[in-house]
Amino acid sequence: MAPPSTPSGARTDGGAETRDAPSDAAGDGDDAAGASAIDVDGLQLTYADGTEAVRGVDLTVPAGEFFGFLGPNGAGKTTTIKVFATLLLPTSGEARVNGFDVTADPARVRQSIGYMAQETSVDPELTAEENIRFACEAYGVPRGDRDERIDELLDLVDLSDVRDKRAEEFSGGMKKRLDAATALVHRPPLVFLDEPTTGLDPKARNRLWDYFERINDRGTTIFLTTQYLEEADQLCDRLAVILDGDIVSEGSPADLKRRVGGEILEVDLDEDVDPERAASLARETGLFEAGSVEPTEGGLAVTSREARERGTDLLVALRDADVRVIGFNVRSPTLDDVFLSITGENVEVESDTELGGRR
Ligand SMILES: Nc1ncnc2c1ncn2[C@@H]1O[C@H](COP(=O)(O)OP(=O)(O)OP(=O)(O)O)[C@@H](O)[C@H]1O
Repeated sequence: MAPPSTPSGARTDGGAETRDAPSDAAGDGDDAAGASAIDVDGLQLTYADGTEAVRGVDLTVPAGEFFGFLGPNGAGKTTTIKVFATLLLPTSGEARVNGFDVTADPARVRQSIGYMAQETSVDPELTAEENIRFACEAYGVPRGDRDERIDELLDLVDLSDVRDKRAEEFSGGMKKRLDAATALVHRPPLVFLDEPTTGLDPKARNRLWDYFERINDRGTTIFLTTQYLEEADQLCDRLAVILDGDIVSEGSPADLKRRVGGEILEVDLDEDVDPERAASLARETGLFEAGSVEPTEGGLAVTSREARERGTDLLVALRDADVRVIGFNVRSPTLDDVFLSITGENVEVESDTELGGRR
């Protein structure tokens, strides 16, 4: 029934693509100077089975930006990144990466980017050090710089102690960390990171974020997808949210949070109280006409510009209706609230492989 799942004319989509990239990531000297790091116009990608994964994305990411690309599972993030990394050909539209057209000039796009895919592409038969050395060779890192670069990257990703161990002995998180190191060996001016820290424990994750911040401070553009919204909030200058292949919201984290429309009043209810009934009562008070009142697990969430000043009135109204409140809190919106208000769902976070639990 289903035809092959790659788009017609697609390049292979195998995972070790950047290893083929020629050398001299940043220093080509012949690129479109001053161009945006990413410039996209009407990008569409329909897979051969008819799935419209990307439906007309317009996007500009200035050089030097730390950009976050968010969206629920299946929204089109990885497909978009793969077009930027020249692993998939767009069905229509244009995308320029570091000034080079992804369709007309894929080799030069590849020279100018680093790409850390969701699936790790480390070679299990090689040691940690050999994996990085291999990447140095593939990317043409000057011979004299390699030892220092390898030491720096092993230290960065906390693998110095196991540099001589084969990657097949590593945990999933250790492989991720090694993969991050190999994507950065050639110090590319633009790095695509597709969920680079999923599965890492908080310490390893923070270490990587520190490094990403450091390379961004040095001028490297970062295009990141992540499940950890508080990290997107902390790191990204600007974000776009993609939903069903369309960008539905774009702006700085503060802009997006402002668009949620006020503060959030969270009310915890006694377990005997039905949150749906309490939400109906809260709506009937008419206190938050410009906002929203939603039942949550065990309580209510009111999003409103009047959440703070009218919160007490709501608590009194609930008490008068014999609805037992056991706690409440008014807070500013987070990116989780942004995500929820845009997509109608909470972001799903996979278990940490190294911790065996959620963060
Ligand atoms: N090779 C393929 N053939 C057909 N459909 C595909 C293929 N790869 C992805 N899709 C579909 O395209 C849509 C976008 O998928 P994509 O992987 O780009 O989403 P995503 O936002 O990166 O999701 P996730 O966060 O789960 O990685 C989904 O409906 C997905 O099922």
